[in-house]
Amino acid sequence: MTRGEGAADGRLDVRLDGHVAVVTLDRPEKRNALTLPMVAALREVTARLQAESAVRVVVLTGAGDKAFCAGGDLRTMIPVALDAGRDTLNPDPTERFLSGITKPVVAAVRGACFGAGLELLLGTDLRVAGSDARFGLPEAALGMIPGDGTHIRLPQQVPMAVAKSMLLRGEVLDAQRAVEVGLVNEVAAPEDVLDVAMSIAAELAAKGPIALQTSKEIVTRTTESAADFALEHALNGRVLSSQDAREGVAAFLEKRDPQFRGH
Ligand SMILES: CCCCCCCCCCCCC/C=C/C(=O)SCCNC(=O)CCNC(=O)[C@H](O)C(C)(C)COP(=O)(O)OP(=O)(O)OC[C@H]1O[C@@H](n2cnc3c(N)ncnc32)[C@H](O)[C@@H]1OP(=O)(O)O
Repeated sequence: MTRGEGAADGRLDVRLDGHVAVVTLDRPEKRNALTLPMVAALREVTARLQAESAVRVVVLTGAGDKAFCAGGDLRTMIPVALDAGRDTLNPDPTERFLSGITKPVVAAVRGACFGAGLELLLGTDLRVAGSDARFGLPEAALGMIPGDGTHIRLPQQVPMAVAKSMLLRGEVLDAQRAVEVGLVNEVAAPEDVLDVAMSIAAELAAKGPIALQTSKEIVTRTTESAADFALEHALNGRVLSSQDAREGVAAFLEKRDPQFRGH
């Protein structure tokens, strides 16, 4: 059964399949770029799925075949963060994507996984990528930095040299490279990605739910410090208040190269 978690400019669809909940970012015409209502819906949906005892595993994917998620919406969400400050995106400086759920989350990635889309991916536990998948952090080219724990989670999940190249150079990993560096668990034909993710989810759903959630919680609590996330959030304020961040977004929207001035 599909229930649209309402948001006029973008939706999450939630479909229950036995003990597995499938959450789909449903804005394919904008490559599933995240709007503020989608982020709010994501918070609400993950909290609800965490509370629903029938749900043992979550599969997270993007609608369409072009993108898992193209990041924060540069027309709506990011300007809000620039104008009203980062707290409008996540008032809790220690919050990061999917931090509210201890049940296993399996990502099914087709096409582009960029910016906040990669931030979201880093909050998942197991990942299946289509051979067409690409992973990148274009923020620096926009005069911005990723948030929501990326600076803590990415170096923990890929070698530091790769993390720095993605953060500083904006290196884009294709699916094969992503599996080589450990960002994703396996690559599948694009049309098979969701089926493979569902098969992994079914395997997890047959294991002891308390055991799985406890193992995941131990890994999270021994590797993700609230102080580190708060530091990232605080320093991001320096970037979001810069003129360069405004210039980067304007250049994207005007389809031109940005002229950064260092302030
Ligand atoms: C629940 C708790 C959460 C806690 C915290 C929440 C915080 C929320 C997140 C905060 C994030 C802050 C830091 C992150 C910043 C970013 O993510 S910045 C954005 C980074 N992403 C990009 O730069 C990607 C830009 N897009 C592209 O490179 C390409 O579109 C693509 C993804 C490679 C797809 O290419 P293609 O298939 O050729 O499609 P296009 O023609 O380019 O695009 C189709 C339409 O989609 C629109 N679109 C694409 N990406 C975005 C976007 N990021 N924002 C807005 N719109 C986007 C594109 O403009 C096209 O639209 P139309 O022109 O109207 O057709």
